Amino acid sequence: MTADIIDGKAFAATVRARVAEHVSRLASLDITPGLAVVLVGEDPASQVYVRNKGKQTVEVGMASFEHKLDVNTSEADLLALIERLNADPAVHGILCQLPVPDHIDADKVLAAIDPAKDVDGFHISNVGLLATGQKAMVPCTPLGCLMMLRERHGSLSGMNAVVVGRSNIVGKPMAQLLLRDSATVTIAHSRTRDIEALCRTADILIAAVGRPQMITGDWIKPGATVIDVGINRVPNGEKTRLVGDVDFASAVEVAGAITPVPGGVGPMTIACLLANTVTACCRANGLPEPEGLTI
Ligand SMILES: NC(=O)C1=CN([C@@H]2O[C@H](COP(=O)(O)OP(=O)(O)OC[C@H]3O[C@@H](n4cnc5c(N)ncnc54)[C@H](OP(=O)(O)O)[C@@H]3O)[C@@H](O)[C@H]2O)C=CC1
Ligand SMILES: Nc1nc(=O)c2c([nH]1)NC[C@@H]1CN(c3ccc(C(=O)N[C@@H](CCC(=O)O)C(=O)O)cc3)C=[N+]21
Repeated sequence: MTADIIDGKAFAATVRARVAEHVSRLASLDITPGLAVVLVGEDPASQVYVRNKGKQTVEVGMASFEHKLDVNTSEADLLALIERLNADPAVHGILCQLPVPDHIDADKVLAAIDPAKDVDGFHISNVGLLATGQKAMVPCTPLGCLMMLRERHGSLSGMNAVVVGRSNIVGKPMAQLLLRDSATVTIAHSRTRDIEALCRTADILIAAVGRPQMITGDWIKPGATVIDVGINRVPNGEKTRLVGDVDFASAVEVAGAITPVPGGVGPMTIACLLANTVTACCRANGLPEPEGLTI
């Protein structure tokens, strides 16, 4: 039996349609949600994401502000830009694309973003709010993963979830969200012993490692739901292609459901970024929380 393919691209289109509905409702109040994306340097992969974000932001009727800074931009200049964006009433969401060049302290940059405009959910106050079960800005990638899991399973209560990867931007917040939905959560990383056997205990397996096709079918419990967060560009003849952290061909034979790469978590991440921007805009204007966009 082969796994059901979870179509993140199609799901993301439904999230964007909900976002567009809220945006048009806000337009009748003369409010336009605005998203500012800051990119320092010229990492080609980041440029693709930033372009996609800008395009989709405009498509749902929001304002997009792109700030592309030279790779040699000083930390002080970047912090000054963030201060300006914090103070700008047309900007409801701010995202600084990571990684930033080595001479800039990423933690300092994230701490400078107004938590109310922190649509990435990376500011320590949002991290703390999420960890204590309070209303927060929720990181886009884990939020997108959770939406797909809820759609598939309804309740996650009591399920065994294994998250492979413990980064601040994916692994840790993913674990928080699963715990909040009453899954039994284990976080695995590069020091985990017998990681394959651990993965085989998972009803829900999240791969957020950054190692192309590391997780093969024999790591997966038959019928499990596999969410592949990895985005890895690998050589493919003369060109390159995108693969996940899961070896799709062997995994699809064992899993019950699986997200593909591309077309899985990636599009959901951008849709959730737009959703978070609408949420931030409603909060900034003292309006009720938009329905169906947040958790
Ligand atoms: N689809 C999307 O929207 C997004 C995709 N990504 C992709 O997700 C992947 C992970 O990203 P990110 O979390 O930022 O990556 P990081 O490099 O920050 O973290 C990787 C994690 O994987 C762990 N790890 C590395 N090697 C192994 C191994 N052999 N066995 C077990 N664990 C291992 C590391 O462990 P340790 O801590 O011990 O070093 C670390 O916790 C990347 O491919 C990235 O491109 C990221 C963000 C968004
Ligand atoms: N502050 C910050 N926030 C982020 O959310 C953030 C970041 N920095 N740095 C980089 C990672 C990576 N990331 C992706 C977003 C969309 C796709 C995406 O749309 N992927 C498409 C394919 C895109 C392609 O073809 O290259 C897909 O999987 O189908 C991928 C990866 C967000 N990140």
